[in-house]
Amino acid sequence: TKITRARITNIDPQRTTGQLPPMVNGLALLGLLPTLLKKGLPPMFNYLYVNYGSVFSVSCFGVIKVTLLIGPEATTHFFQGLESEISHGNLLEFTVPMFGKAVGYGRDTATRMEQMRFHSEALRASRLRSHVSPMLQEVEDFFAKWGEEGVVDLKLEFEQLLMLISGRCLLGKEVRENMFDEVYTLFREIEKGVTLISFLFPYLPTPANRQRDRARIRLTEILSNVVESRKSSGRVEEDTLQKLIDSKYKDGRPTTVEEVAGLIIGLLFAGKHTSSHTSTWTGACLLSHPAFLRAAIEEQHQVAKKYKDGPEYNAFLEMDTLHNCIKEALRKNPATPLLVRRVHKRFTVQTKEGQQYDIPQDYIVATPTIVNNYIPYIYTDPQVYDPNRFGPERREDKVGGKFSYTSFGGGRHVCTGEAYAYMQLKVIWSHLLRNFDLELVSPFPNTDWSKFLPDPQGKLLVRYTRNGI
Ligand code: HEM
Repeated sequence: TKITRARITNIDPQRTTGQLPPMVNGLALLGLLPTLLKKGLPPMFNYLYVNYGSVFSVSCFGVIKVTLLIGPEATTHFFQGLESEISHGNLLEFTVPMFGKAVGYGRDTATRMEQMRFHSEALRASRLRSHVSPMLQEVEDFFAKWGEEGVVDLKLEFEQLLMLISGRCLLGKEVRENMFDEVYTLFREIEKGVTLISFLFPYLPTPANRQRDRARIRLTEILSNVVESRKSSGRVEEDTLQKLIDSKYKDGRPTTVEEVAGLIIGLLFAGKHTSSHTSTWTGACLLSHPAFLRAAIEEQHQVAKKYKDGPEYNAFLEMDTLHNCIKEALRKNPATPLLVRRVHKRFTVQTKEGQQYDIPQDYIVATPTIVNNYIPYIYTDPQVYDPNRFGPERREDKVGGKFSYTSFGGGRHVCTGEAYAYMQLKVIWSHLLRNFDLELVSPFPNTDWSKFLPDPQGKLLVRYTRNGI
């Protein structure tokens, strides 16, 4: 069965084999350029996976050299190696001018790891309960503004709604009620600074980078004022900002105002594009697969019967069908198609076929979620949208080992916002399914691979009619 086919052999990552991964040279890559430009990353990576296996290096005439690791067998060390042996290194340097020098990759490793703990504690699943009611409130208010029927661009609607939810649940009511528009605009300006150029040269004084820097300084000022005002008045709120204010380093030192501002901007950034991307793909997939749409609506009927006063925290945890519909949309369309690390200590990787390779120190390694999530010995008919693959009988995300489903990463840097992300997506989609008949009127979207963070291309036009379960 699949379990035996995808078994992971434990090897000593430090043992040397004396063999480097096969190399795809610049000429071979040039031959793939037309495919890349016309169809994006997935067919190019697939071609390389089929022809070179699950571990290979690509070199663009010695300028860029990256080793690709594909599938759960090859990515064990990538995901769970010690931070001192494999980490993002300076690959996330572009986030320093976005979030500030007080946090993340602006700090030393030990401080950064403590700050990662602040993030994961602030977003712990057990803390989600307090977010459900504000999320519901935002969602209800937002859709109350829709008419009896009409056509909307769901992509745009979700982007606005998700920012409102973040405004309320992450940043807190001071921002949400009094300065949301300014904060939203500043955040958009920081986000616009995320381009291939800023990734490669984060400090180049391009107009986009200069605007990003100005916006970050102003946003930090606004958020710092909110933090200062809470501290001086002794006011305590239920939001994530408060959790970060209350966080303490191991030596008992509290977070500074600047650190809190940087940490919360980091969370906004980590959750924004990923969540709006996933909610839009969920819409495109659900509305073009009537059987799964019916199943998701039927589940809402069942939940509505049980929770007569309206859905609450537990109700959302019981929406397995909707959960799997979202998860499958994200399997097919991962929000981060490529995850990257830098190797600080040589390690050995073993492919599923038992071939072993050395990955030397200073190598850049990457794993393409966009290939991992389609591996045919893990996912039956991987091109098909089939949320049932995650049901109790099949559990395709588990049979290949813990790194089979990589849309939220895995191991040491697994997404800390996963539970929060599912909760807000289920709150939104459950409301839509309970209150509207929806029909996709634009074609099923392609992925826009021209963007640094790929998106569903164009608008997602949906006709809605108010209905009400
Ligand atoms: C569907 C939505 C989301 C997806 C698909 C997603 C995906 C990911 C992935 C793939 C990573 C790992 C990156 C790597 O290994 O290099 C990650 C990390 C992270 N995510 Fe998410 N994310 C989502 C939503 C969120 C939300 C809503 C938040 C916060 C509110 C969040 C916060 C984070 C943080 C803080 C990290 C860094 C973890 C670390 O480095 O230790 N994410 N996310």
